Amino acid sequence: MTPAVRCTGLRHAFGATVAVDGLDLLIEPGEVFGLLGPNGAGKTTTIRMITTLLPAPPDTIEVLGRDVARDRTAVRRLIGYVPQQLSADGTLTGRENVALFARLYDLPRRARAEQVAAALDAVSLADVADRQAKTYSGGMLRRLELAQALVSAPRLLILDEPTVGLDPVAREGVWDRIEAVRAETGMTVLVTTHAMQEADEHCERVALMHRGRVRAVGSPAALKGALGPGATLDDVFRHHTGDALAPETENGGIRDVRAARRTARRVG
Ligand SMILES: Nc1ncnc2c1ncn2[C@@H]1O[C@H](COP(=O)(O)OP(=O)(O)OP(=O)(O)O)[C@@H](O)[C@H]1O
Repeated sequence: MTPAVRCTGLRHAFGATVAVDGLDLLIEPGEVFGLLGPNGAGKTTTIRMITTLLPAPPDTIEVLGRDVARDRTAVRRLIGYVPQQLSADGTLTGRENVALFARLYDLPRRARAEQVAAALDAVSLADVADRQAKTYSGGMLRRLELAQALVSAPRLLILDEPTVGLDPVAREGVWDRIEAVRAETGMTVLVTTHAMQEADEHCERVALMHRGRVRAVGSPAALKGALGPGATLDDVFRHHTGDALAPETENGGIRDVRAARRTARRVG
């Protein structure tokens, strides 16, 4: 079967900083795959290359059989992307925000209103679709961004830290919707997260990234099992990311709080 994503020897440097350093990754179609790693591991850079937002050399990334460098437009049509940064406009209603993305994806005009309504319904925002997004809670905003990414019926949904800054109930609300759409459409889901418990619960397989490379890959159960009885995914994470964890976690604390506030803040 054609993999949903295949990265081969992927590399990207920002000046002297090597963010991704010979990354190999294979994501099967239809799976929920988690990309885990400490701050600075290279997760976002990898995702930005897969989504075509950063250039990748030919023959290093394939999305559903299409080479990202050679077939950029085709790849963009296959992907839905929820970035870390807020992508909804608070002054527009939920419906207007999703409609904007429907236009951006160039969906046929006749089908647009229906597809926008279906995407809002899929994330349980149909009832509040005509309220301005600035009145939404953090969890509702995240679900709105999910609807924006889903409106084009993507075969691969990519989410960069989708639940950062959300309370447990809102987190579950986001995951519940992702899983419902996945069950209905069979789309592949690629997600980055720092929340190990969430990855354990919701990802069929995870890759642990550290310093630009994949250090371990497998189902949470297999990775925990390999470490010994009673091991948690947190233990697996520590085992594979080792010494760098302490200082980067400290640094990540501030970054995480900032990111959380950005996401959770009501938009004005
Ligand atoms: N635009 C940029 N310019 C320069 N360096 C960058 C840029 N983007 C990322 N980097 C550096 O590349 C490395 C990988 O960053 P990246 O954001 O991909 O990591 P990450 O695993 O997504 O981290 P986080 O969990 O904090 O989002 C880091 O050292 C980072 O400082």
